[in-house]
Amino acid sequence: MTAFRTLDQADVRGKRVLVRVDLNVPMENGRITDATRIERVLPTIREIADKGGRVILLAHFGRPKGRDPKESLKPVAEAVSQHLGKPVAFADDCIGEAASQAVSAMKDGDVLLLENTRFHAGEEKNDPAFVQELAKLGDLYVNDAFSAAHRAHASTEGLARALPGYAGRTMQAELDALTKGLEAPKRPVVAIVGGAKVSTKIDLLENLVTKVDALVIGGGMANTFVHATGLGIGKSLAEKDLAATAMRIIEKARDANCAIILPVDGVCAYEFKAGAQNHTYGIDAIPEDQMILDVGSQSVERVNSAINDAATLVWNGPLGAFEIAPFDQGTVAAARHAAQRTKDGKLVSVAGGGDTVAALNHAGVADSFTYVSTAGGAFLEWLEGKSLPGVEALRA
Ligand SMILES: Nc1ncnc2c1ncn2[C@@H]1O[C@H](COP(=O)(O)OP(=O)(O)O)[C@@H](O)[C@H]1O
Ligand SMILES: O=C(OP(=O)(O)O)[C@H](O)COP(=O)(O)O
Repeated sequence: MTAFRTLDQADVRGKRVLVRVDLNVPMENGRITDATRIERVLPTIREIADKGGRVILLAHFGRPKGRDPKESLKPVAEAVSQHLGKPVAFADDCIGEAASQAVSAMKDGDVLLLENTRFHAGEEKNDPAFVQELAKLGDLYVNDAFSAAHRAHASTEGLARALPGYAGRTMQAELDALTKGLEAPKRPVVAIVGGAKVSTKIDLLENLVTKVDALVIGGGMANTFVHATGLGIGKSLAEKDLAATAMRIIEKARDANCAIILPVDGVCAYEFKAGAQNHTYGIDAIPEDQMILDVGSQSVERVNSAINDAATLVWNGPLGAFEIAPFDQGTVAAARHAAQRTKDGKLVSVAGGGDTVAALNHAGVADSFTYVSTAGGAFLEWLEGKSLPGVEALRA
């Protein structure tokens, strides 16, 4: 169990419960293209409503500068209602008359969504006066928005200090999975870190090498490491100015007894294009006029063998340019292998990050992982060893 207050400790019957959720869902032309975040908060909403609480949902949407109808949560209220299978009322503002009238009209078991908290500057400033305006609307506070917990905002942090605060079921599941993955994991622990750039993940790599038994580096960022070890990488994406940083991470890993697993071969092409003519070369024989777009089959074997040795796997970032076939093959093969080990009961597998989740969905295995986080930034900050303000405020 986590050291956080959860819904198990909250007496919600007849209470006005302010529930912070993450409804920052991807939208195209007014249509929600992925409802995962909505689905993930349903258990908390249902539990509070079924226990006779009045569910007042607080959420942000996008990054508006003041009130902007394009970033209204109104269409999201309709989607939440559809997924929930019961009406969800909507108030045009999250504080003031509109909000307090809508709350007053609620009965036990009702659900209400308040307009985008970021329409007020006080939200991102965590302004105490704005926190008080929100707090007036509720008796209890539940945070179910792990993916926004890296923000010290009024609705993610301030409210937990103004009202009795509890972790919702999704927050609880995220914290349990991440604790199992990194804080109290079954060893050996293997981390896979891929994606495009070392620069965005330096803190992550530096923290992981002190925590895990083996670190697989793949994707574009592996090129920087390969370059740092003195090998040619042709026209591959790399941050050559970070060669010294890469070497420091390799040394830190050595001091911490963490094995670093780098690609031994790469699938190369002349251009970054779906279906580009390609060939696999050994990592010490990458042609000068080509770029590495995926790990080769021998590298995949090594990754899979590291997965076989692991009791716990933490994964962030694809091993190649998975969006363009056939450069998705390395990521897909390793993802399927990890999923199978998980299904066989041999592996606890935790993954997160926007592109990582897309890659696991592409491989058809997201459901087979032990836990897939809905968080991008918050997941990374947790793995970097940083404390998340929204989580800290809930500690029992
Ligand atoms: N060898 C490569 N060359 C160029 N881009 C790559 C390579 N390998 C991976 N990428 C790119 O990295 C991106 C994902 O990285 P990142 O945003 O760090 O992942 P996440 O969102 O899961 O943290 C993808 O767009 C993918 O195409
Ligand atoms: O979508 C979010 O971030 P994520 O894409 O990093 O997971 C969260 O809702 C946080 O949003 P923000 O990065 O605008 O504070």
